[in-house]
Amino acid sequence: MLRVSLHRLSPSARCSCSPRSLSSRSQTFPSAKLRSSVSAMRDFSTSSDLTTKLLFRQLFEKDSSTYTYLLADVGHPDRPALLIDPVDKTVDRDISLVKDLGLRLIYAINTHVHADHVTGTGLLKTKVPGVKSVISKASNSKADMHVEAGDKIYFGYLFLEVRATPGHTQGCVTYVTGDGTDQPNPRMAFTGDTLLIRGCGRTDFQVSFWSTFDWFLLNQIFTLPKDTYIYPAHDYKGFTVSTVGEEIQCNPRLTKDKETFKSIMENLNLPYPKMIDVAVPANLVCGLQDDSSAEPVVATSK
Ligand SMILES: N[C@@H](CCC(=O)N[C@@H](CSS)C(=O)NCC(=O)O)C(=O)O
Repeated sequence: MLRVSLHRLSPSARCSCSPRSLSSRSQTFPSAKLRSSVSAMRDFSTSSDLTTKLLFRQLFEKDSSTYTYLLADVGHPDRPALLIDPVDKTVDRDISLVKDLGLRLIYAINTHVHADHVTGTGLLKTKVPGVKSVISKASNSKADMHVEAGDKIYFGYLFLEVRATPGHTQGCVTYVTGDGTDQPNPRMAFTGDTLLIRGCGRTDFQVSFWSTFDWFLLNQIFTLPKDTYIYPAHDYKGFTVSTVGEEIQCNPRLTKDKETFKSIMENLNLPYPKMIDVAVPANLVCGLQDDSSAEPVVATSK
């Protein structure tokens, strides 16, 4: 069973910036020990003189037009790193980059159960000892750790906050870099397929388009600071990055009223992803259909 460290802030140390976000201020750092834990609605204290040192790489897999993101805390002595949405075909490239940069990969994280490619999560686990797979509890998939809205995934002194953003699939989440003086500024949102640059994920798989348009996207992503960077899981037009402010203003689907949005989504006429029949069953088990070694473990964080 995964052990989860609990560090609760006093009520006075909390901020009200968003329903699920807590500030990370005051007191002292617990230790230089790696804090590779997932915690919900709680926070670690920070020291004021800490310099944020995020190493960030955007990587591309051309067959499925998928972005994989490498994030590492190079200000931490262990140089802990994580990969968001790795693809099986590019796992060796990613491992090689992690080695070149002298990082220690601790998490392979998915934003959701992908339908167009097989995740590299399982392969990473077999090739890099100690890597833990992470996905949302709502995805009903096998993984070492299951996260929910409000959870924080720490890598060194930095963390990602989990926001539930169903719409493309029921288990879609967005990972947002932490809110605090010691965290990257501007913030960065890894939106998976929920919010694409000048678009959004199709909603004809599992759930209604309302969840994309209505509560989850508009409240969980568009309420972030306008300078928050948007990093999607795919791009089909050559874009690499956007911002919350840019998408609020220019997204051709999400700037419309609900009825227009509904009509747009119902008339996308996209063919089913070529790999869907292979990808979904594989991704429900971390990408390795014959892997019986990793027991699913739920983070007991609440
Ligand atoms: N042609 C690709 C799949 C293209 C596609 O359907 N993309 C999805 C995200 S991956 S399931 C999507 O939501 N697209 C939205 C859009 O507006 O393009 C393939 O065959 O794999």
